[in-house]
Amino acid sequence: MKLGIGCDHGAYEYKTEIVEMLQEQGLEVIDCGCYDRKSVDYPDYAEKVANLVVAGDVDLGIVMCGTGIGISMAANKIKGIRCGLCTNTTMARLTREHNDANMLALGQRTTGIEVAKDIVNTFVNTEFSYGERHQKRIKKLHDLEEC
Ligand SMILES: O=C(CO)[C@H](O)[C@H](O)COP(=O)(O)O
Repeated sequence: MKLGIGCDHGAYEYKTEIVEMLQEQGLEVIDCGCYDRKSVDYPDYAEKVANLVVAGDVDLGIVMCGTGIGISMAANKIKGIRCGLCTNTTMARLTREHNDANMLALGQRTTGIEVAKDIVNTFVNTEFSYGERHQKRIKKLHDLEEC
């Protein structure tokens, strides 16, 4: 499994810890930055990770900011992206099972580090539940991109 990961300055510490955790598990990670606490703009990092996902260069993307809200909004502007903002492991499981989310968003200022790590592990290790009702709804999500 290959992952793309990115954050703004509001989640630099979590990205560092989560990249380390994923690499320790033997997963390949493309780190799109940011690389320090200097103030940056979250849409830039959402775009970098989303582009990797859309191009098929990674299997899944993970993005983080202070709340996870802005960076998830930005990621979901990119055609083909389904980014789920998660604050617990149930959301992480269900956004893969039901929404076939291809990106996860987290907030460093709103979610504890141990919960954040559990969310990442759940997201990465859960498959989409192929089923007619979910597939039909995901197709409708895609159709909305043309509106
Ligand atoms: O959470 C965020 C977006 O949803 C950002 O990380 C947050 O807005 C950054 O704030 P500041 O520039 O005051 O550090």
